[in-house]
Amino acid sequence: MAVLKTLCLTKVYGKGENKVEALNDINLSIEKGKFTAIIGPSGSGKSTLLHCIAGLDNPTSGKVLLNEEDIFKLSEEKLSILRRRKFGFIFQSFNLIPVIDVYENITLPISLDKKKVDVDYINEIIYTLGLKDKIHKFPNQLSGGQQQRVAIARALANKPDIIFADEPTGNLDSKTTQEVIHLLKGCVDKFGQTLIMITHNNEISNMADICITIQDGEIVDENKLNKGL
Ligand SMILES: Nc1ncnc2c1ncn2[C@@H]1O[C@H](COP(=O)(O)OP(=O)(O)OP(=O)(O)O)[C@@H](O)[C@H]1O
Repeated sequence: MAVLKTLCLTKVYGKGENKVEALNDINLSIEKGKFTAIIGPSGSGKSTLLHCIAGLDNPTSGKVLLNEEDIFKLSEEKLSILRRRKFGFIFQSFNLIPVIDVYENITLPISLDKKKVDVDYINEIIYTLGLKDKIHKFPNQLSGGQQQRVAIARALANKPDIIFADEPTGNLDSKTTQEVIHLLKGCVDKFGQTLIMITHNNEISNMADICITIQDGEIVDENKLNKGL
């Protein structure tokens, strides 16, 4: 079942001589509960696509449907609530807040939403990601891999339906990359979430259920790697 769809999604940056067609008529369907990898050369439009489908950037034309609802028809406020409650984000730079500890970083999306922390769920995430003995440390006391695990825990904290990840392991060595991706995949499988990840790493894209290749703003290949899809 598709959770997210794009219809004729187009994104153009700039005008005249500076015009760049970053996305050209993208029709895409993201399967619920699956891991979709987005690959393609540098400048092909991967980040632009991820930002548009996550409601972080407006397309020039076309639609993004979340459970058949056009997200760009929502008011700015409703879209921002949707992003906060239904989506989780993981970026290459971990974007942790340096002045609060690991536990506060992880639970920040919940406190920002003035919601009560589901202690059992948060503890399960912390345990699964191997952060139990790190919760009172500050981000600068952790290694890159540990910081990214905190960022993953934070992205999962609100029990989002969809996790958007833009090269989450771009700053990590290959051993830590494997570890972090296995943990992330383990979490989304455990909690039934949909994962959409941009990656340059073949080993990671091979772990995905579906691998979408973008070139010059167009989908050139959509590979269903796991049988039965
Ligand atoms: N804010 C912007 N203004 C103008 N052009 C932009 C902007 N953002 C991206 N572009 C252009 O749009 C095209 C697609 O960029 P995008 O960042 O989506 O590619 P990408 O596949 O994610 O690249 P990379 O793998 O290097 O991160 C590129 O030609 C880029 O230069």
